[in-house]
Amino acid sequence: MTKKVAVLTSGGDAPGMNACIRAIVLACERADYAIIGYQHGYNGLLNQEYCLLNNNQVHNLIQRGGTVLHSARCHEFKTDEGAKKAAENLDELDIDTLIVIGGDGSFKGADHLSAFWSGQVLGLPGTIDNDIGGTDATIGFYTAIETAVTSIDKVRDTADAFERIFLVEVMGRHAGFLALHAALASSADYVILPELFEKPDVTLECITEQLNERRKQSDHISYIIVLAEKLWPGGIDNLAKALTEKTQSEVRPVILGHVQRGGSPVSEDRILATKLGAYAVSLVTKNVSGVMIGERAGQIVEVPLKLTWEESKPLDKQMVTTMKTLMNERYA
Ligand SMILES: Nc1ncnc2c1ncn2[C@@H]1O[C@H](COP(=O)(O)OP(=O)(O)O)[C@@H](O)[C@H]1O
Ligand SMILES: O=P(O)(O)OC[C@H]1O[C@](O)(COP(=O)(O)O)[C@@H](O)[C@@H]1O
Repeated sequence: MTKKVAVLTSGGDAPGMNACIRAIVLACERADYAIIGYQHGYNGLLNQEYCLLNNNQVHNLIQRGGTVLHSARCHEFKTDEGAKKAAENLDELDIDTLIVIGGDGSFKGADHLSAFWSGQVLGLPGTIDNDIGGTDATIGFYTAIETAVTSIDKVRDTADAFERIFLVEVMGRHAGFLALHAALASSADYVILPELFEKPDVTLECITEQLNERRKQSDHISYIIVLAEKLWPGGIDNLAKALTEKTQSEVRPVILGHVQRGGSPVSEDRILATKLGAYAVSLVTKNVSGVMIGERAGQIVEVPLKLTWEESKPLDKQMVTTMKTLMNERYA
């Protein structure tokens, strides 16, 4: 065997991480590289907790949610001592390439490790938030949209039955990709996004005006508002209370939460994960390190890790315009 590759999954798990591990393992076997998997994110790297991987272990894996390597957050790895220890452990096992599947935090960790380790470090974007610069989508994003949309469809059934206002909180950390996509695809009535949020009073006023216009057309309406997490001061319950007072209507809050992280990956995520995983392995003999492999406009790209968190990633302009026309500013 000419090379030895290690892979780990870190940070928030995302549907498609297993598909990515599978592609990496098969591509390594094809190239006659040894492949190991570190478990529990960077904790495994610090504790030499790993397993040898081969095609038997990744059989029937592509459709499974979560990550067979497990994931974690690891504070010790953020320190110089932690990164040095990880570098020593990688050298002890003669690892040539470390592939990190994770979000921007995990990439900061991978970049930090590069300062102490001379081996090849590659990142693959795995997060439901899609908040990583340099790639149009991240592994897990499409499945999370699907999960949120399916849930909002169900919320609408009961909202219609009772003619109620519902607030549905979706994940995304500090980015509104998941909220915007889920809101558009589920034909929600209003969406509150971090990228466009100004003041609670302004938003409340705007929602009330929209509701009043709708009620002029019909007394019998339901109304679905998608709220991006970590945005409303005091949280979704505060918004529900404020809306109840302002509109004299029944308002019910629903937090979709970690449900959005689970489930079998949709085809888009499986394909993205498989393409990026196999491509990463094709770089093992190349003189390239400290990059994330992403996809832009259908093309695979290699992006310096730093850009993945330094480069701002805006919401799609046309989607925002469409959302305003059909939802937030429908009666403006
Ligand atoms: N600035 C940093 N320096 C070194 N390691 C980091 C840094 N930020 C995050 N990490 C490592 O990456 C892990 C995952 O990061 P986190 O932000 O929780 O998730 P994600 O990768 O999904 O964004 C952290 O627990 C830590 O071990
Ligand atoms: O699982 P935890 O620690 O509660 O974290 C929740 C956060 O993780 C996510 O699900 C995924 O975020 P990351 O991929 O950046 O870790 C966010 O949407 C959410 O804010």
